[in-house]
Amino acid sequence: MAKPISMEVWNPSGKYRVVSTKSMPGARWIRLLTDNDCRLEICTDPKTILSVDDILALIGDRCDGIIGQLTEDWGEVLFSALKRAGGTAFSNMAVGYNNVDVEAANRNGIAVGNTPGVLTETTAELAASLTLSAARRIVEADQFMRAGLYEGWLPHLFVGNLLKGQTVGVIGAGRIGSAYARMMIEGFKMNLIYYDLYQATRLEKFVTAYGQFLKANGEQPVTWKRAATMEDVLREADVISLHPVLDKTTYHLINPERLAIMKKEAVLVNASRGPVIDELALVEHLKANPMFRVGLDVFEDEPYMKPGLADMKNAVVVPHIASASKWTREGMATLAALNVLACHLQSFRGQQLI
Ligand SMILES: NC(=O)C1=CN([C@@H]2O[C@H](COP(=O)(O)OP(=O)(O)OC[C@H]3O[C@@H](n4cnc5c(N)ncnc54)[C@H](O)[C@@H]3O)[C@@H](O)[C@H]2O)C=CC1
Ligand SMILES: O=C(O)C(=O)CO
Repeated sequence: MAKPISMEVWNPSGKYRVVSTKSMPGARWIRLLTDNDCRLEICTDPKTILSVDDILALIGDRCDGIIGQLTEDWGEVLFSALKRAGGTAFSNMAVGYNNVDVEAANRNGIAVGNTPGVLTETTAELAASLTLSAARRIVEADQFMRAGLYEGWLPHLFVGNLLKGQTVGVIGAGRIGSAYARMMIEGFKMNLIYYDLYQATRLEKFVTAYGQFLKANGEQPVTWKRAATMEDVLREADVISLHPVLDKTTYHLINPERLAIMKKEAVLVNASRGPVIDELALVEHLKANPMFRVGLDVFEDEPYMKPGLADMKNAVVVPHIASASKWTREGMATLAALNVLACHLQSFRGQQLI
C-alpha cells in the first residue's frame, strides 16, 4: 500500500470520518459535514490524479463516507476497501459517473451519488462558447493578432460560419443537451434536429412556442425535428454538439464512417466525455477537411491529446472546464457532501441538512 498522504483535518473530534480526495470550492460543503458530527479529512497532496493505491491509503482502516473525483477509478478494489473500513457512501463530484463501477458499489453495499443539475447551464454555456469560437475562428484570430500579423482589414480574413438560420444538431438531449439547444435556438435562431433514446418533450414544446412567437413578430420561425437515427443529425446539421452519457452505446459514437457523412464545413462540439469521439479518426478528418471545425472540452485519454490534435488550427481545445463556474463548482461540492450525509449517516434522520 502507498504511504499515507497529506491531509487537512476539520472537526477532529467528529464521530464520523468522511474523506474528500480533493479540496473543493466554497465553505458550505465543509460546514454541512462538520455541523453534522463529521471529522472531515481533505487530501492536500499536490498530485493531480490520485491512484487507486493513494485512495486506499486515504480510506485506511476506518472511513464512513468519501467524496471522489471523475479522474479516479472507483471499482471493486476501492469499494471493497471502503466496505471493510465501515463505509457505506460514496459521492462523485460530477454528474458523469463513467469512472464508477456501480455494480461493484452495489455488491459492497455502498450507495453512490453524483451531482446533476447544478452544472447544466454552466456546461451548456461552455458548449455554446466552443461553438462560437470554432464557427468564428476566435482562437486562430487571437493568435494571429498576438503574433503581430494583422496588417489591416481584408475581405477573406478569418471568414467563418454564420449560425443564424442554420441547423443545430444535438446528440443526447438530456439536461445539458436541452439547455444548449435552447441557447442556440433562442440566441441565434437556429433550427433544431436532435437524437436521443427518449423524446425531449419540453424542448420540443419550447421550440414550437418560440417559433410561434417569432412568427407573430414577423420573423422566420424556428423549427424542430426528432431524428430517427443519429446519422440523420450528422447529415443535416451545420453544428453538432454531443451531450450523451458515456457508456457502451456511446463509445466512439463519432467514428470515421460518421465523420464522413457530416457536412464538410460543419462544426462539431464535445463537452460530454472524450471517448464519445474516436479522436485519432477526428485528427485525420480535421487534416483532410480544413473547413471542418471542432470545439473540444474533453479528450479520449485525458489529460493527453491524441498525436496531431494540438497542431490543428481548426480545433479549439480547452482542459475539461465546462462546469468551471464558481456557483456550479460550489454547488457540486455541496451536493457531494449532502449525498454522503443523506446516503450514509442515517443518524442524521430528521435533521435539517441544508
Ligand atoms: N465536460 C464537462 O465538464 C461535463 C460533462 N458532462 C457530461 O455530460 C453528460 C450528460 O449530462 P446530463 O445532460 O446532465 O445528463 P442526462 O442524463 O440529463 O442526459 C444524457 C442524455 O443522453 C441520452 N443518451 C444515452 N445514451 C444515448 C445514446 N446511445 N444515444 C443518444 N443519446 C443517449 C440520455 O437518454 C439522456 O437524455 C454526463 O454524463 C457527463 O458525462 C456533464 C457535466 C460537465
Ligand atoms: O460533472 C461532470 O460530469 C464533469 O465532467 C465535471 O464537470
